[in-house]
Amino acid sequence: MTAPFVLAVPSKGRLQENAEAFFTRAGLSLAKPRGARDYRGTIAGLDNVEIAYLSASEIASQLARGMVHLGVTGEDLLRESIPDADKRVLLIDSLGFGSANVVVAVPQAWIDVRTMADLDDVTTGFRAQHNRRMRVATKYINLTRNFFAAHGVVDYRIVESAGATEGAPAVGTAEMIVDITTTGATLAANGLKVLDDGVILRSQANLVASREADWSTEARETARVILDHIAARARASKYREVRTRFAGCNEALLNEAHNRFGVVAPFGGPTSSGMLTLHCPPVHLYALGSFLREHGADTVSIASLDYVLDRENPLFAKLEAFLRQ
Ligand SMILES: Nc1ncnc2c1ncn2[C@@H]1O[C@H](COP(=O)(O)OP(=O)(O)OP(=O)(O)O)[C@@H](O)[C@H]1O
Ligand SMILES: O=P(O)(O)OC[C@H]1O[C@H](OP(=O)(O)OP(=O)(O)O)[C@H](O)[C@@H]1O
Ligand SMILES: [Mg+2]
Repeated sequence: MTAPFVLAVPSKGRLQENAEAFFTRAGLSLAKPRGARDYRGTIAGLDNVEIAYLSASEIASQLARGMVHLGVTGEDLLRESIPDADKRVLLIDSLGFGSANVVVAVPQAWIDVRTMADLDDVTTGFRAQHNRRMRVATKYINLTRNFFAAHGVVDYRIVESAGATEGAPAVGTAEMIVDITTTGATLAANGLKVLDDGVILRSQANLVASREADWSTEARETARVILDHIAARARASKYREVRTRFAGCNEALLNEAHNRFGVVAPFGGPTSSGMLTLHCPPVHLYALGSFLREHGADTVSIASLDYVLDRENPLFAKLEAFLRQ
């Protein structure tokens, strides 16, 4: 038997529900044959795929080590835990959930400190005055080092934090923090503010491939099938299907619809009986419907699309290019 293809999916935390919903929408239904506490699962219809249910941070490290082929995890965890991330993993696609920023935050009481340049002055002054360096509490050690270095800030030291990082300044274990935030509620509740140029990374959940995984011919074929499902769903959700019939539809009109409304004609121009099928981005539907009626259509129907299978699969093409490098 050939080695299984391993897809890593968050088992808990903020990404779990969204990740499972994402695969379900793509027509890939994940199952846990041995019950909810089972950390190995399957995908209906894809016999050689094993689902590994892991924490988001574990997924990042397993991708780095090639223990899983594909996985869903936060970009923050990849950038923090994998040196040279872009060589070792491929961020195939961002998934539109798990959005959060990694930020530099200082006490709101520091009214004169608004930017990283201000922070540079303050850290230097602090060291001269107190004969010790300011402390930054964080679990994002590498992101912090790189970002501070890029801004020329050197007079600080990192205090590694395992949780409740925002509390560190108030309890006196650090002067400032680097942490992840979405709504900003936790920062505000702890009397902290984000520096104006203090956003280190805008993160979200990504579908990620590992370079080091065993990319046998079978594994590539499995990836192609999985990515085909995902691409078909992504392509479908960007458009609605617009159908109509009217005499006098021509190339010029279709070009105008394309330029004004972002419309594509997946099956070419009208059929011999004048039937026309278009794909249109949701925001332009009404305007397109009006345009078609002005040009002679009596009726325009609009329907949502579940899947659009194209010959080209941009996601798999990206993976193949990455593995060739
Ligand atoms: N407001 C947020 N706070 C923290 N993480 C967020 C937030 N919004 C999205 N995320 C994303 O979710 C990822 C995992 O966070 P979460 O706290 O759910 O994981 P976890 O299961 O607790 O993992 P671990 O036990 O390794 O911390 C983060 O690294 C980040 O990419
Ligand atoms: O900006 P906000 O919307 O307030 O969210 C930010 C908070 O959420 C996360 O903690 P989480 O709830 O994941 O707990 P954890 O630190 O135990 O993972 C993160 O570490 C922040 O503390
Ligand atoms: Mg967490």
